[in-house]
Amino acid sequence: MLRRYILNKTNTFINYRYASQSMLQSTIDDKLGIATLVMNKPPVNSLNLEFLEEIKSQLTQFKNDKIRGMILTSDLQKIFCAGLDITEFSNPNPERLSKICTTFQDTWLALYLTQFPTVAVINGHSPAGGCLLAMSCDYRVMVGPNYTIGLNETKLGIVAPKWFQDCMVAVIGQRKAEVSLTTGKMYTTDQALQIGLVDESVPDVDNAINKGIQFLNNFQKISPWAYKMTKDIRRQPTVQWLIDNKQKDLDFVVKSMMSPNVQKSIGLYLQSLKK
Ligand SMILES: CCCCCCCC/C=C\CC(=O)SCCNC(=O)CCNC(=O)[C@H](O)C(C)(C)COP(=O)(O)OP(=O)(O)OC[C@H]1O[C@@H](n2cnc3c(N)ncnc32)[C@H](O)[C@@H]1OP(=O)(O)O
Repeated sequence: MLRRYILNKTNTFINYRYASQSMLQSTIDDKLGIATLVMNKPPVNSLNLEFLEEIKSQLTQFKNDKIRGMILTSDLQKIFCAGLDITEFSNPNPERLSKICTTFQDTWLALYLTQFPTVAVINGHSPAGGCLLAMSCDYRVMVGPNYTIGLNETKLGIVAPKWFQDCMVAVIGQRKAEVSLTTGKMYTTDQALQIGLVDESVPDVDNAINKGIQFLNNFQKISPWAYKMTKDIRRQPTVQWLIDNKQKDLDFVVKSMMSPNVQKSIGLYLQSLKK
């Protein structure tokens, strides 16, 4: 639905290539060089192992396609992405849990360090891992006023890994990130705009896509090399810790997820969602 809208709206997506895996649709406008990556995993685009693998593989594909920019959005009503699939954390198989965590680390690195500019069109709620995906893009346009975004991990009784936290610090600064992270605060669109968690707030998805394309058009006159070098210099401190500590990060998450206290919290949180 959204893909069709994008094609009609811009009226320039004539020479486009379209690829659809079941949970992810990608479109490339060959004229503009802009790709759209649309998440479509009902009911809430929760990130399980298979979905993460698809996202990671599509990002690699875009690298080969040499696109000029990318819009990340959702085809679901009211939800951008509900974060990691919590059912994966409830009584997990340690082997699969490790695989999810590693795949998420790699997907994040691929998204955070893309060689092309990226825009998150946040057309619905975006908690936890959904917020991380959005924060990893170069620019965020959020549809308002009724959706929420934030890193709410403490509300589940779990700890957002250092790279989640550092990514938030890079976007909104140390003090605001510390309060947001410790309280697990979810922000409305207007609040998110106010603290700089998103760059623009618009009333509907049509406007959001247009704003995203406008942002990407800024790069028409920017050297891709200068863009990428500048982004790498800015983002290097945030990624370096993860690159140097992947196993340590994984061990901490797996060990804490398996602990009885965390399992109890996750169980209660899942129950509250079902209610
Ligand atoms: C090495 C380290 C790497 C890994 C890092 C691990 C450490 C960090 C850990 C976690 C990060 C996360 O991302 S945890 C996920 C946190 N997400 C949330 O808290 C979102 C919870 N969901 C909601 O708030 C709401 O569902 C919603 C606002 C997203 C949508 O609300 P709505 O009313 O529209 O829909 P429902 O609430 O009725 O939900 C429908 C349906 O979906 C199920 N659901 C929702 N969210 C999730 C989820 N994240 N994972 C799995 N399932 C989810 C919900 O239970 C409903 O199911 P049923 O229809 O069966 O009842």
